[in-house]
Amino acid sequence: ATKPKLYYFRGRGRMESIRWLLAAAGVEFEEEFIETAEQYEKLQKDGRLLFGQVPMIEIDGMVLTQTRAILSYLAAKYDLYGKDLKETVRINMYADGTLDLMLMIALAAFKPPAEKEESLALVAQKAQTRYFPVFEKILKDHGQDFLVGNKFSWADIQLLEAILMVEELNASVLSDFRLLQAFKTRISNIPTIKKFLQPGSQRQPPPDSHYVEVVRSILHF
Ligand SMILES: CCCCC[C@H]1O[C@@H](O)C[C@@H]1SC[C@H](NC(=O)CC[C@H](N)C(=O)O)C(=O)NCC(=O)O
Repeated sequence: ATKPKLYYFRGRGRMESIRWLLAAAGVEFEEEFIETAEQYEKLQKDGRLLFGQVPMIEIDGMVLTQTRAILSYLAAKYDLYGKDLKETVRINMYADGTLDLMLMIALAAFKPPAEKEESLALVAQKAQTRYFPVFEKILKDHGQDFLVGNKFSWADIQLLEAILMVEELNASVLSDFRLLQAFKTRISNIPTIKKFLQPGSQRQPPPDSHYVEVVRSILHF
């Protein structure tokens, strides 16, 4: 079978969570990195970007856009989306929360230097005061190895991704969260994720000035 193919810039942005989900599910995927306006305009002209936007993924004979729609499709396809609707809605709640947090970080890369530092500090603080306490309590109340049911799901994958991203901003961010520290170790040791965390995987590095310049020049913003 043909591998899923991802179309996005060479960076994290909105596509990184899709890379994580595919990798955690053990699914090999290909990428076309959009480096020029011509590439982007050709995708648009060919009518492959529904609202003229990326991320876009080709999978199962479909051309999909809209990050959350793609993530939901992949979670369901790879049985990472709960055993019933009540579990699925919790996974959606947790995934939406971690996506909100990660998009704040991703967007901060596009702010002017002074503002960028301040907004990243704010995000790290929000992670510590709003998001991580919620997940620490969920792990405590739920008393299981995973956030939902007692099965590995999309919610676990995305929480680990968010933890690592916030730790890049502030290495001691988990110091008050004992259960999250254990969660991070447990989920990082899942073989498919352990492999994705090794150097040389398809994981993208934090945004740098080159990435910001490429995205700005292509999207004219
Ligand atoms: C998350 C931030 C990462 C850095 C850059 C991205 O942030 C976005 O603001 C721009 C890019 S992502 C690229 C951007 N994509 C989206 O905004 C997709 C939003 C959609 N709801 C989704 O979730 O997939 C884009 O194609 N814009 C062209 C344009 O709308 O005409």
